[in-house]
Amino acid sequence: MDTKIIHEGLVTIKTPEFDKVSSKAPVFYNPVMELNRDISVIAIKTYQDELEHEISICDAFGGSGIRGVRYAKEIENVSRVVVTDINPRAIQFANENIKINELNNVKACKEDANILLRKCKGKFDIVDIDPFGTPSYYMESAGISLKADGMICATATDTSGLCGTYKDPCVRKYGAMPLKTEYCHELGVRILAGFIARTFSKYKKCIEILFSHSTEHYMRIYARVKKGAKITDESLKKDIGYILHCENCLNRTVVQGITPKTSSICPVCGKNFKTVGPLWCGSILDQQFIESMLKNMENTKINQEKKVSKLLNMTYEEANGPATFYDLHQICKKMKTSSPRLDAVLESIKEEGYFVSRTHFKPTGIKTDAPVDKLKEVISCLNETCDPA
Ligand SMILES: C[S@@+](CC[C@H](N)C(=O)[O-])C[C@H]1O[C@@H](n2cnc3c(N)ncnc32)[C@H](O)[C@@H]1O
Ligand SMILES: [Zn+2]
Repeated sequence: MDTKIIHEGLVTIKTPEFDKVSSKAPVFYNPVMELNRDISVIAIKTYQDELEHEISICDAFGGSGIRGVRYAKEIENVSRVVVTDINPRAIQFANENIKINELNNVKACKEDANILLRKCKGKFDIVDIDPFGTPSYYMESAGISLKADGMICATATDTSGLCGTYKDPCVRKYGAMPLKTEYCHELGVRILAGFIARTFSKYKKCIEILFSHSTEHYMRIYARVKKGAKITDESLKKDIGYILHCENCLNRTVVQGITPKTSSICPVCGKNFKTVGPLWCGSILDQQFIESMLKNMENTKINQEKKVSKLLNMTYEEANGPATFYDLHQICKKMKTSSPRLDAVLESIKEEGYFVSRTHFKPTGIKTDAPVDKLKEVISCLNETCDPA
């Protein structure tokens, strides 16, 4: 088998040579996910700093072992990393990569992730779930294997379901109704987060989301795990809910709770709301954590530095914004008007005293707590002033 050598972060990795990145590759390695791995290293470093004790990590879908090997090499105070993969050839490569990087705190084993995680009840500070497609099949085992005050890191690449292109798979895998809207990627992150929270809650565990993003073909969530029946009950009441969306006027509203009492009629235009959820309606970004990640970037050698920095800075800006966002082009299309400059719209909304920011989810997105009619008014005013006609 032909092999190639890759340099990511501080490690050197051997993988089989193949033409097309696919789940059928003899051992999976996707160069596009380097950004994901760079962010993971920084997020886990930041979390370890907070914990102030040695950490154990499970890289449950190891592939070539690149994640586990990077975590062991690039993060301080890692007592041990367990790399698992169901593919025996992946474990051969992972073992070779552990040797190449001269690590003695990493073990690789061929095992089904669900079995390994369940065998290791309450053992890990960090569990990384990075499967093909949905992480939903593994979330319960991840919840069992995490310590209180641990951190779950999960990737989902089944974005067509989470974003509502195909509704049925989302209902099946996450028990939630998605919606194809301008902010469907944010809805996807919230559906995934809501699913994690509801799954963990069986074990009296709740989550606080530290960082999340939707990039390329995947979504990724980093969440602190807390233990206790009372805080879990409180979190379910406060952080789980629904988003009601009006496709006619673009008004939307968040309702908290599993069975909220609410009207299905949009109060702005009188049409029926579409209901999305149950989903996570709490915060999906922690500004303080992102600030610490930015600081940690300064002493981390990563190849994707520019992209990571751009993402962290943008998420820092939007972190304290409300759920959902508007899309400038879509709202202008509804208004049958031309689109003013995004900067000008942001400035005008800010002058009116509302929260406003751009969002990493969409280049033309506007995150604001201004009601939809206010946004339309701002756009009309700008067009009147800008249009000589
Ligand atoms: C997306 S790849 C992982 C990529 C890797 N984390 C990286 O960053 O390069 C998914 C991996 O999960 C493995 N896998 C699939 N089902 C599994 C299961 N039930 N338990 C453990 N590993 C599994 C596959 O063999 C594949 O290597
Ligand atoms: Zn409406």
